[in-house]
Amino acid sequence: MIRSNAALSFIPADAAGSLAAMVGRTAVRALYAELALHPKPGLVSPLDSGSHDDMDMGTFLRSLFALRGYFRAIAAAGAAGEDFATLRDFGIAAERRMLAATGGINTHRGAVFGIGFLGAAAGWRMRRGLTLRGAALGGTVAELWGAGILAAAPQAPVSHGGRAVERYGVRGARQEAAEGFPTLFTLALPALDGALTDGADPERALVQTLFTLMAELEDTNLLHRGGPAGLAFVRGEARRFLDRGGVFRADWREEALALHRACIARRLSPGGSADMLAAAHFVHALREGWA
Ligand SMILES: CC(C)(COP(=O)(O)OP(=O)(O)OC[C@H]1O[C@@H](n2cnc3c(N)ncnc32)[C@H](O[C@H]2O[C@H](COP(=O)(O)OP(=O)(O)OP(=O)(O)O)[C@@H](O)[C@H]2O)[C@@H]1O)[C@@H](O)C(=O)NCCC(=O)NCCS
Ligand SMILES: Nc1ncnc2[nH]cnc12
Repeated sequence: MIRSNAALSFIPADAAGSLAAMVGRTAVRALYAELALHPKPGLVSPLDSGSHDDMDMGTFLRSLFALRGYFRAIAAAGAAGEDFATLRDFGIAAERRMLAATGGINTHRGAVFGIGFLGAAAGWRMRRGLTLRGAALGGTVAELWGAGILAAAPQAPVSHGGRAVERYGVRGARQEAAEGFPTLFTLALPALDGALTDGADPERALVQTLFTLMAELEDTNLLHRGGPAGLAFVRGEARRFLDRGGVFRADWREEALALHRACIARRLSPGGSADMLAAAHFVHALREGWA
């Protein structure tokens, strides 16, 4: 277990404000846990900035601070049954606050989008006393807001992710969300739950989950930075790490650090996988205290 919200099951279903506040805190904790984790190939951590020369841990902390109220607000909006257009306005305003706090650097766009919808779905389901088990949260996102996600005009006409989707025909962040986050529920959460069940501590379980995502996800951040060759390199190395035993090998940390250095040398950063890792932490923690 990573973090229990043990008090959660005792919160009355109509205490929407408390629920939303708890969902918001769980989201911020998940993003902090992702940031604090090390080693994370190519990514920013407290120890270094990985493959990024325009941001560090402080940039991410400023971003997190600016986003605190957002996750609570979007959970409340979800609980109240707000429609796609309203949720999107919350997301766009949050993105603006993030960019103002970081001086224009994109730290958490994927998380504002993905954990935003998952938080809204959590609010919606908890308010109605529904389970968070299995892929229930993803199903709610797809059912209530999937069509809106696909139909909406892109927020930025030319984004790094949008360009990668168009150029390489991959599924990007929007497709993933519209389909109910299949990669999160069929890959990341089983990896996290499995590693914890097999005896890994939270740090190793999160690293195992990150490498599982890196081995599979069509990460548009890797495509943007390294093209298909960059994506294939990271996927292949992550797969080899897992096939050799992953974090259950004695020398797992040295191996993960070797890939961190290799990613820095190639300027590669699996930002989409980092967002999915935070989303997995978020859903796992929410489920710990809810039926
Ligand atoms: C729908 C939007 C989120 C826009 O998405 P779009 O597809 O147009 O692309 P991006 O602007 O690139 O943003 C998508 C972010 O999603 C993450 N991601 C990547 N691959 C996947 C994937 N396969 N599945 C899920 N998620 C994925 C990724 O986030 C991480 O990368 C960030 C860094 O990215 P970037 O700035 O491009 O790259 P750098 O290397 O830093 O650039 P340079 O140094 O070269 O300059 C990092 O921060 C992670 O977060 C993608 O960035 C959206 O814009 C939108 O519609 N938003 C408004 C509405 C909203 O949020 N609604 C939610 C309400 S609930
Ligand atoms: N720790 C991190 N480093 C770089 N990009 C990211 N996107 C989300 N988390 C990240």
